[in-house]
Amino acid sequence: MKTFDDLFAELSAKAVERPEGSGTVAQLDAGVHAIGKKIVEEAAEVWMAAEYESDAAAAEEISQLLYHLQTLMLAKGLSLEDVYRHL
Ligand SMILES: N=c1c2ncn([C@@H]3O[C@H](COP(=O)(O)OP(=O)(O)OP(=O)(O)O)[C@@H](O)[C@H]3O)c2ncn1[C@@H]1O[C@H](COP(=O)(O)O)[C@@H](O)[C@H]1O
Repeated sequence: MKTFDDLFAELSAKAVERPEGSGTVAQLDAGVHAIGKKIVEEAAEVWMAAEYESDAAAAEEISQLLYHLQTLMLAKGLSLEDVYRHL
C-alpha cells in the first residue's frame, strides 16, 4: 500500500522526469493558483463526503486532498521536512 512519503517520492520523480500524460506534470505547469483552487475544491469534497457519504467515500476524498497538497508542495519547492517540522 502506498504511503504519504511513497507518493511524495513518486510525484517528485514525475516533476523531474516529466513523463508524457502525467496529470501531476499538468498540475505543476498550471501553477500554484490553479493547484490552490483544486485544494479548496477537494477540501469541500472531503467535508461533504465526511458529513453525508460513506467512510470509504470520505477516505477516497481525503486521499485526493493529500495528493493535491503534495502537488502544491512540489510547485512551491517545499520538502516533506519543511512540513513535518511543524507537526
Ligand atoms: N493519487 C493521485 C490522485 N488523487 C487525485 N488525483 C487527481 O485529482 C482528480 C480528482 O478530482 P475529482 O475526483 O474531483 O475529479 P474531477 O474534478 O473530475 O477531476 P479533474 O476534472 O480536475 O481532473 C483526478 O482526476 C486526478 O487528476 C490524483 N492524480 C494522481 N494520483 C497519483 O499520483 C501518481 C502520479 O500520477 P500522474 O502524474 O497522473 O502519473 C499516481 O500514483 C496516481 O495514482
